[in-house]
Amino acid sequence: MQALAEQTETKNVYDVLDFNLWYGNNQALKNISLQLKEKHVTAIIGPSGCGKSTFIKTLNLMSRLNPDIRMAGELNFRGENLLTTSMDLAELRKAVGMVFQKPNPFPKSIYENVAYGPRIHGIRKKKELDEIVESSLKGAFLWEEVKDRLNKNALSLSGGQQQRLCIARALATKPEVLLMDEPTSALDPISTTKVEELITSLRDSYTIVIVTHNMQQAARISDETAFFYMGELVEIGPTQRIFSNPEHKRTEDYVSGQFG
Ligand SMILES: Nc1ncnc2c1ncn2[C@@H]1O[C@H](COP(=O)(O)OP(=O)(O)OP(=O)(O)O)[C@@H](O)[C@H]1O
Repeated sequence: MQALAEQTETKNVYDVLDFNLWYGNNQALKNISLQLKEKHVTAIIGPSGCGKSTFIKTLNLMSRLNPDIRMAGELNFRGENLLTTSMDLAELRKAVGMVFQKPNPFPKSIYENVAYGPRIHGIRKKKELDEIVESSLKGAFLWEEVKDRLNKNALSLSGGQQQRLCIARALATKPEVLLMDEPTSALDPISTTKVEELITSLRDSYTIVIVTHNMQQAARISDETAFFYMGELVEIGPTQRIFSNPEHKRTEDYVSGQFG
């Protein structure tokens, strides 16, 4: 009953249908069909080169930056196919924030890193910007560590703090979706734990998609897991089931560490 109630109540933010992507002649994604549920954390797992990064980058059309890429199928976001829509890219990027593997703060102050996005979207009043900076840094569990040095260069922060700053920067435009491409792979274990706790705290307010090579991480923080293999989606489902009772042998071999 509970599962049924969840199915009827949960909205899909993305509905991907028969999606294909080529880099020149090399097809990197093949007939991908899946839904990404609102306010769920979905982990994308699979061996190196299976198309995880390519997939996550298509969700905010970052892939459009590469002229060799061709895409076909449907990539519906809030019911609109991003491959044919006239939706403004800036609007899409505001709604769908992204955090990368390596922390990439701008070489500006901590404050300016977070205020950057809201400024671009027209917010000018200092008081309003101050509030956004504070709430975003609090949301990223960084406020207490930086509140007395907001004017210091962001590059003076540790790697883990820089990554949480990048998450604060993404939160500042009030996105609906957060895409994270291996956000902890460059971090030490303590910083990794902090970012994982942060993701867990954000799951009630945001739809999160995370690419990870770390099986324990996927099991700890995600609600749903999608297993990709050689450009294909092998299966997607509740994380607990994917790890304990997958439908496909290949998934079982991968999650149990037998290849990858
Ligand atoms: N910019 C690019 N130009 C051409 N081919 C690319 C490009 N980026 C990725 N590919 C190819 O697309 C396929 C999928 O790569 P992708 O980086 O998406 O895989 P991945 O699962 O994220 O790998 P990893 O875990 O190693 O990061 C690979 O065959 C790769 O060589």
